[in-house]
Amino acid sequence: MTEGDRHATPAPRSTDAMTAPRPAGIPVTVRAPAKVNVQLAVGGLRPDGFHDLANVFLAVSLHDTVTASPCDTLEITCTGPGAAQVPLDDTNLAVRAARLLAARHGRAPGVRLHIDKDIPVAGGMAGGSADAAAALLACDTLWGTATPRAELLKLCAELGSDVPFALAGGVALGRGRGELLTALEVTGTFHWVFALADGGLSTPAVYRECDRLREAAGTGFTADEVPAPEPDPELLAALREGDAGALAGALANDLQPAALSLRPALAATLDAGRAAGALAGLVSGSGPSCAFLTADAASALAVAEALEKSGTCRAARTATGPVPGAAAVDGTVG
Ligand SMILES: C[C@](O)(CO)[C@H](O)COP(=O)(O)OP(=O)(O)OC[C@H]1O[C@@H](n2ccc(N)nc2=O)[C@H](O)[C@@H]1O
Ligand SMILES: Nc1ncnc2c1ncn2[C@@H]1O[C@H](COP(=O)(O)OP(=O)(O)OP(=O)(O)O)[C@@H](O)[C@H]1O
Repeated sequence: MTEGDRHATPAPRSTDAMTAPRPAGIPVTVRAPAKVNVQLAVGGLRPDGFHDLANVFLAVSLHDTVTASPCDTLEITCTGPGAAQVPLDDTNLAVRAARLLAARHGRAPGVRLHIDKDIPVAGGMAGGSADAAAALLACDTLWGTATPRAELLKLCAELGSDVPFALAGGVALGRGRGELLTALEVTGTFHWVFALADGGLSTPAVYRECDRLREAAGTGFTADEVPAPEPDPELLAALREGDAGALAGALANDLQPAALSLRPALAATLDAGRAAGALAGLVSGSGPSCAFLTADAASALAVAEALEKSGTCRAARTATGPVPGAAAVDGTVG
């Protein structure tokens, strides 16, 4: 099949439903999930400025949606809580995704993108990455460019370390800088509460603080000599068996000391969630959102209510996971 043929008659991707070709020019809405890192093992600082990771991602039911509509130029708008913190210029990850996909197909990036934002901005829950994955999928469908799934995942990795997982969803181990994914076996659904903080934390600043703390602790390792990070077999077994108690015991985030160092008030948030009956709590990724694993839906509601009353966070949200990755709301793309 030639490249021209592929564009004329999009080949179904491996995860696609077998649906009729989509009429061109109709707006496409894709939603993509937030993530929590149930294990984030951070290795040494690499020469390219990234850290090697063993990053166990779990997608949760907080979503952003991105709608791509026909337009001659590239336009972006954003609504929802936190929209004021989202840049509406070429640095927006959804805009970068549209430009990258257009360049890959040698076409103009004409699209009107609208983000309906529900994932906290700079909260350690990969909201910008969700928008990038959603925009890629929405533009690919709107433009009829029929990019194979493996190529979409490569484009995601160019956009950011967390972006491939926003496309993949579920539960996955991210190696390398987090972009090299292997899907993990998981049973059932886990119940989470997220304590949202006022203001964000900068991801590079948190990684820098992690290096600084390690060097200051005199571990005998400089930032570029840390042992290779590995997934915890007990955590993988807990996911496989759907055992929330065992997962609670294995939750781990090497960035947590750095996030706490930059935002000491998060210690009170973690204490409040644990005191309210959560099985365990940890900083989500680079923070400052804190994630609490609970025994069931009723317990999640009780923990969320107690966290809101505690005054140690801006708001608390319940969520479940794992959930699927980026997908069209009307079911036209996988
Ligand atoms: C903290 C996590 O959210 C955990 O999933 C991710 O590691 C961050 O992923 P992300 O936000 O997609 O980050 P990127 O946009 O790829 O990188 C932003 C910056 O974070 C730092 N960074 C990121 C990923 C990584 N494995 N090592 C790093 O040191 C680098 O300073 C990098 O310049
Ligand atoms: N579409 C977008 N949504 C939110 N932030 C964006 C977007 N595009 C660019 N940004 C910029 O990226 C920064 C980080 O945003 P994001 O919400 O992805 O952080 P995060 O959830 O902490 O990321 P991660 O967990 O992947 O490290 C923001 O402060 C903002 O300046």
